[in-house]
Amino acid sequence: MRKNIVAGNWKMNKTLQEGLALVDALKVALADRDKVNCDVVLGTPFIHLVNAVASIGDKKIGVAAQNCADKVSGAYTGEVSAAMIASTGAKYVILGHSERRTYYGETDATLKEKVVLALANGLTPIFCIGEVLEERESNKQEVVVKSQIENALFALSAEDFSKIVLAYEPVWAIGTGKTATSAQAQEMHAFIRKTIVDKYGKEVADGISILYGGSCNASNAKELFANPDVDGGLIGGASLEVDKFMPIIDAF
Ligand SMILES: O=C(CO)COP(=O)(O)O
Repeated sequence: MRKNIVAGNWKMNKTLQEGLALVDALKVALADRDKVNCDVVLGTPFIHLVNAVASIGDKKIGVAAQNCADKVSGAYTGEVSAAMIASTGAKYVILGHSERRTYYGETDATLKEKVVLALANGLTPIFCIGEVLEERESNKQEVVVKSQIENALFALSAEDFSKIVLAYEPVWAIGTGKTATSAQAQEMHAFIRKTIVDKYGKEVADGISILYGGSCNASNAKELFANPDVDGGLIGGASLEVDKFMPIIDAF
């Protein structure tokens, strides 16, 4: 059965020292809980990965990179490969975030390469999809999201597709304080799952965790996560402080 996951995406925030202090604070807070009903993942900047993994040790917190190269290795100045990320002990990589698509020109074609390399190196891609405001206003959200999934992921075998975590992040909800309503989230998540059923069948679709992202916080997480097709969250701003992140984990 699919897992519930609460993943933080720190984006370009936190110096190394600030990041490790946050990891420490989260470890303490999680140790305080009798039971945590979801997997917790921290998407840190590249330079934090080694130390974050070492600090977490055998604790049940996963570490994610926020991007990887679309090439195996070689003369690509400034890039970080999936193999390098895996060598740090990180287990996840966030791919296809709308900020990478918008500001760094990532396309479905490059993302398709990144997903293959991430999987080949044993990383779990947390693959982001979602429509911009104009697309929502012209009722194109389903067409957009379906084509993002088809173009980047549907060449995968069912076995490989089963290893992916999806994150539905309506771009108009990211960092805006304007969350999708619980009904809008469920509607899109159900649509995404149906799209997977049509391609890979019900068993694969039922096993895929689909996270919601976009202004998810302590006050709306419980309602969002109560939906049958919402399996957790990809959290930006509210993952940067332990007092804001823990209530989202506790929402499960
Ligand atoms: O982009 C996001 C997570 O990847 C969501 O960001 P916010 O939670 O800050 O809206």
